[in-house]
Amino acid sequence: MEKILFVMNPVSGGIDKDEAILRIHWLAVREKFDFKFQYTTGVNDDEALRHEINWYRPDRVVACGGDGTVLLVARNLLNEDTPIGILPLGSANGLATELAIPDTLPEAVELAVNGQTSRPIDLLRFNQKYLGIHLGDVGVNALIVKNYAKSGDRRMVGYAKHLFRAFQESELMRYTIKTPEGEYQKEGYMLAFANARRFGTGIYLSLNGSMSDGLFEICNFREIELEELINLGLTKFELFLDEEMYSDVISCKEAEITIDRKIDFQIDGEYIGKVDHLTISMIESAVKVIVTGGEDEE
Ligand SMILES: Nc1ncnc2c1ncn2[C@@H]1O[C@H](COP(=O)(O)OP(=O)(O)OP(=O)(O)O)[C@@H](O)[C@H]1O
Repeated sequence: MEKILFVMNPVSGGIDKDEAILRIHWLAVREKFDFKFQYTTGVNDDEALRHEINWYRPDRVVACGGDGTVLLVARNLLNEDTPIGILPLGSANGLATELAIPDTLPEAVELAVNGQTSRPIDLLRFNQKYLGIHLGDVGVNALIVKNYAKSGDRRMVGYAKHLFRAFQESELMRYTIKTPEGEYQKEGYMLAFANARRFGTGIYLSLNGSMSDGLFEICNFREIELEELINLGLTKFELFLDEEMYSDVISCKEAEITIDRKIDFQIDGEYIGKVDHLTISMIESAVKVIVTGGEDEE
């Protein structure tokens, strides 16, 4: 009998998880699989999950939450064959959107439980220490993430509330980007490191890029672009922006960033702290994520 471990973040997105839990129980009866729930607590979740994986030996692990919960599962299944399912139950679910995971609960549970197609996904590694699966950035967005986390309001509207404040507080940064291809001097209000093309809000930050190409995109946000982004972001979250906005993007396998001062840094919605130096590299095909069958990469 197949064993499925559901890693459930009870607080993600401010969403009640009862319906998801009921549906999983109901599917388990219908499909006859064995399952366990592992509830995250926000403290020592890595240790608890590693212990559960070693003990239960699941055939698949389903991350039920936002990007942070997917990353928790991913970093504990690094270079393993065990496929990861995603139940998008976070505030924005940028990664699930990027991977075209269905956004209705019945379909998403069905895919996570029964999906047979998995796709290799690269992970980002920052300063040899922190892993990321979707998006890391320094600057104004990280400041929003910091304030948002402090406020305890986990809904999208909570995120939006912090946009203007962070924008007013943020200052122009100057940075040097070194990649194997060259060295660039830039300035802007934010520098994003993207394994994918969209923010958690659904807003595109680069038009190229894939989560399985061994490359990541460095996107520099200059003032005018940022203002536009924020204005548009406040009116509607699912947007496709003008291609012109993405001219300042570098694709690379590794990079070293030096900033003129210490700036807020976040990875996948987790505030890390202030940094003035970053090394970034990729772990290619680090994990397998269950996606809708027969779909080619966009
Ligand atoms: N029981 C809990 N109580 C408080 N915080 C928790 C708990 N479980 C997990 N967390 C925290 O939740 C964060 C991860 O949240 P996650 O990214 O899954 O959802 P989200 O932030 O609502 O969604 P999104 O990433 O889509 O914006 C981590 O910071 C983790 O420490």
